[in-house]
Amino acid sequence: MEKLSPLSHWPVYQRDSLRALERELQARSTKPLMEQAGQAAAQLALATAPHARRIWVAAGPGNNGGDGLEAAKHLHLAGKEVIVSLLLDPDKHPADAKAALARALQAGVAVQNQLPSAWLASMTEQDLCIDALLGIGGTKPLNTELQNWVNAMNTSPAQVLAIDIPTGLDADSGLVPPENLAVNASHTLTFLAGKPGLFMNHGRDVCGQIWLDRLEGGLPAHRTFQKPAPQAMLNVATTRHIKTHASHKGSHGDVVIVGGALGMGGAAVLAATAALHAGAGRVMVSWLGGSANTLPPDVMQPDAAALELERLSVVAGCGGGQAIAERLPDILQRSAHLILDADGLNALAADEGLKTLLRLRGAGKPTVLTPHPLEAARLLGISTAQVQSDRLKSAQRIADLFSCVVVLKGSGSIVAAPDHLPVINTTGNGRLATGGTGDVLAGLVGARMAQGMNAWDATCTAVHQHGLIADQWPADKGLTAQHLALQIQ
Ligand SMILES: NC(=O)C1=CN([C@@H]2O[C@H](COP(=O)(O)OP(=O)(O)OC[C@H]3O[C@@H](n4cnc5c(N)ncnc54)[C@H](OP(=O)(O)O)[C@@H]3O)[C@@H](O)[C@H]2O)[C@@H](O)CC1
Ligand SMILES: Nc1ncnc2c1ncn2[C@@H]1O[C@H](COP(=O)(O)OP(=O)(O)O)[C@@H](O)[C@H]1O
Ligand SMILES: [K+]
Repeated sequence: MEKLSPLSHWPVYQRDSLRALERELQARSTKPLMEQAGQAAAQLALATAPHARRIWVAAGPGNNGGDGLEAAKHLHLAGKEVIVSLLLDPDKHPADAKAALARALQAGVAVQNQLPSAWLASMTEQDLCIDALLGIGGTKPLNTELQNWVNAMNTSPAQVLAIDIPTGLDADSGLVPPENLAVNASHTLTFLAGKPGLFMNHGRDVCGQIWLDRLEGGLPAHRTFQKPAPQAMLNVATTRHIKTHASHKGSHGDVVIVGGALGMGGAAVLAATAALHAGAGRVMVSWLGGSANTLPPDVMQPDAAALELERLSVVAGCGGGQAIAERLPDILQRSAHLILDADGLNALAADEGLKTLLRLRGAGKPTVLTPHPLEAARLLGISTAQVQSDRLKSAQRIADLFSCVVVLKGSGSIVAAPDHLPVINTTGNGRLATGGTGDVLAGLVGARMAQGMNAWDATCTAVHQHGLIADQWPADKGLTAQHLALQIQ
């Protein structure tokens, strides 16, 4: 069993491919997957709630419920006071879950078909609820009974361990549909591989600490098999830029921020500060009509005409306003590396000519686009809700459309590029949802590219580091974009 950490390089599968993986693994496993899953859930329950006296297992009508029944058997045999509430539809009960029910009953587990309300009311924080209602089969709005059971878990003082995914959360999108509510878990033990929904949108709020058991314990020793391809991997930082002794400022690349329209100078300052602290050799701001009182003294402010774009990493659009549109044709045609952010993306979305120039840049002049969901929606001509309902696909579509590396920002940032398996970033948290943190990210990507990383590695590394700084932020200190930029190394 593995605990999710910033170093977890897990594969991520959507529902359909997960079912294919499950079939392949089940066919090769000497031990039924459900038995392994139940055992792992019981093991984690005992480890995370060691003092639990009472354990309530809410089991649903499918195989997720079967996992819960298996876990209940082990916990009962370990001496815990266990009650299973089973939402059973006898006509649909899958064979594996039926067998798990028979084993649980034979072991003496108390199984009933309703909420043990009085018993639940006497639970304490040390006790445990196990959510085995719905797993990846949960695709419809919760019926009233399911909602009541989810409510009982969410209002209990006991910890909640969700099996596979918290009930109510969509495994593919990470959304909780408006008509649903979701289990609010302290821990989620997921099986076989990651599911996109655990790592994005509401997933980050309802999963608690995520664990993975690949259920490979029953594979014969030394036997590997060709697994179906995942839809994504979790992002891990690839490399770190290290300044060697035998280097000078020219060795670490030059970044220019083209941004800061009148009244929006702060965005350019934030991007420049980030690039500077990330260790770029020289950092410049080329203003778009604005200015700043507080630009760090180490940042240069050259004339636009003097910029040698052909050898620069250009971060364009931070606080760019309308003015960025006029500068973009030149930037798109000449800049060595380009990071297009904010108003630069809005200008692109509105102008077919700019889109053509972007496509013409080709692989020799790498480009990174850093849209948040609304900017992504403008680029694709769809709604923000449509972007959020399939973040992996949305990021990939933009990447393919413009032959660029793309970061679709937000909870669970996605990095996508043509001919690359997308990655989902797991560092970062809601404290980043404050003005200017996107400008900091753009400056950081610019610095990494200036330092010689390719666009993909630069972007993955920057997104990971940006989020990690936020995750390590002191709990008692507010996170501001400026202070975030100052923390970059
Ligand atoms: N098979 C294996 O080898 C392994 C499987 N594993 C486990 O199985 C899980 C997937 O199991 P699953 O496919 O049976 O789906 P699951 O999530 O239990 O739900 C389906 C049931 O719920 C019902 N239902 C859905 N929504 C509903 C609603 N709103 N309101 C009411 N009912 C609703 C749905 O009804 P239906 O849609 O058919 O009408 C159906 O009866 C997976 O997440 C993992 O935990 C692991 O042990 C690894 C090995
Ligand atoms: N809830 C969240 N969880 C993780 N990261 C977040 C969250 N909200 C915002 N972020 C991150 O913060 C940054 C915000 O960027 P952006 O929306 O462009 O803001 P701004 O334009 O104000 O700089 C992005 O890197 C984004 O991924
Ligand atoms: K569940």
